[in-house]
Amino acid sequence: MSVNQVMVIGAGQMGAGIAQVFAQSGLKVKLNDMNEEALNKGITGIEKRLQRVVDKGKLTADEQAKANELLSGTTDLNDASDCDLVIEAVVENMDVKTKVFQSLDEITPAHAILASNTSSLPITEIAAVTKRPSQVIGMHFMNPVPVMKLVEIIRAIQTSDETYQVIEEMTKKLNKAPVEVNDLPGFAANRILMPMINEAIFAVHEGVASVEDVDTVMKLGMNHPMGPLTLADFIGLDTCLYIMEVLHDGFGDSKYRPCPLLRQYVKAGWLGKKSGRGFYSYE
Ligand SMILES: CC(=O)CC(=O)SCCNC(=O)CCNC(=O)[C@H](O)C(C)(C)COP(=O)(O)OP(=O)(O)OC[C@H]1O[C@@H](n2cnc3c(N)ncnc32)[C@H](O)[C@@H]1OP(=O)(O)O
Ligand SMILES: NC(=O)C1=CN([C@@H]2O[C@H](COP(=O)(O)OP(=O)(O)OC[C@H]3O[C@@H](n4cnc5c(N)ncnc54)[C@H](OP(=O)(O)O)[C@@H]3O)[C@@H](O)[C@H]2O)C=CC1
Repeated sequence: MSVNQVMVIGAGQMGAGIAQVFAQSGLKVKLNDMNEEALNKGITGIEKRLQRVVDKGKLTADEQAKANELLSGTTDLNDASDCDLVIEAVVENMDVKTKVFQSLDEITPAHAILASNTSSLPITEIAAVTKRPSQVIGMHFMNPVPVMKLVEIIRAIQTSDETYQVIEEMTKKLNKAPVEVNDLPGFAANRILMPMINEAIFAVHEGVASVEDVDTVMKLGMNHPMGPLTLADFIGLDTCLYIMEVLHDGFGDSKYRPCPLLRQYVKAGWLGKKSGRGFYSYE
């Protein structure tokens, strides 16, 4: 199957990054968000980032113009009717995601592949709400999408080999490295990363060290590019909490219990960089 037209649903930090990478790789991509303000913010962000890449001499003005031409925005999900591949990147919530997949199943052509960028939710359950479960797959990009090389490709129990092959080839075309994983809670990336972040929050909660010092330990002691609390703010504390809940519910093991301080921050609306405050302030 050849992929000519792509749609990305959700113009937040991940959706906008994914749409940018598709356009930069020469593919026609529509970015969709039901919220017009979020859509405009996503498109403006992509344009600014492309300009920065040109300023650094890593993209020519012609390539920039081509990428801008290949990218369009829409608030109407019905515009997925001519898409060969749709990647969903809306909020990490099963009810919201399944509603989007049910609508896409009605709107898109029968051959279209429906992928989710979910961080942790079961692809098997998402696939089951569609009439094309063999064409549903996880395509998990890392943040920031234009920089990070990895894409976890998650096979639902129903995913066909053909669907997997199309997504693996597409990942390589985007100049990313695919890793195949099975559909267990948190997949590989977040099963390993998120308990580390949660433990860093417990260390602060229990008074082991300050936010800054926990980050310094991991940056200077383990050579991590960002401390775990800076990274949590960058990912979004709501997303971190959703992922911990999926791990906790999915494995039924108390080692995955979300730290009460993480819950409190999310309840306060302190979601990290995107809301202006998390473990740090971003005024
Ligand atoms: C939650 C999940 O489901 C899965 C996940 O995604 S978990 C999160 C995974 N991501 C990480 O762990 C990120 C860890 N952090 C890092 O790797 C680095 O701190 C970083 C790449 C984000 C920034 O690197 P840095 O060296 O501190 O900063 P900086 O020099 O400004 O940036 C390096 C490059 O990244 C680019 N960059 C930084 N932030 C960016 C962004 N948000 N969008 C696009 N590009 C970005 C910069 O433009 C720069 O590009 P050049 O090399 O072409 O100049
Ligand atoms: N943050 C990260 O580091 C990573 C996140 N992910 C996953 O990517 C997905 C998105 O995360 P992220 O980009 O961080 O989240 P954001 O909160 O930045 O963006 C989500 C966007 O989706 C929009 N949206 C919500 N519901 C719908 C809908 N029904 N139709 C269209 N748009 C909708 C939101 O609009 P509004 O704001 O108006 O609600 C918002 O613009 C999640 O599943 C997350 O787990 C994967 C890898 C890394």
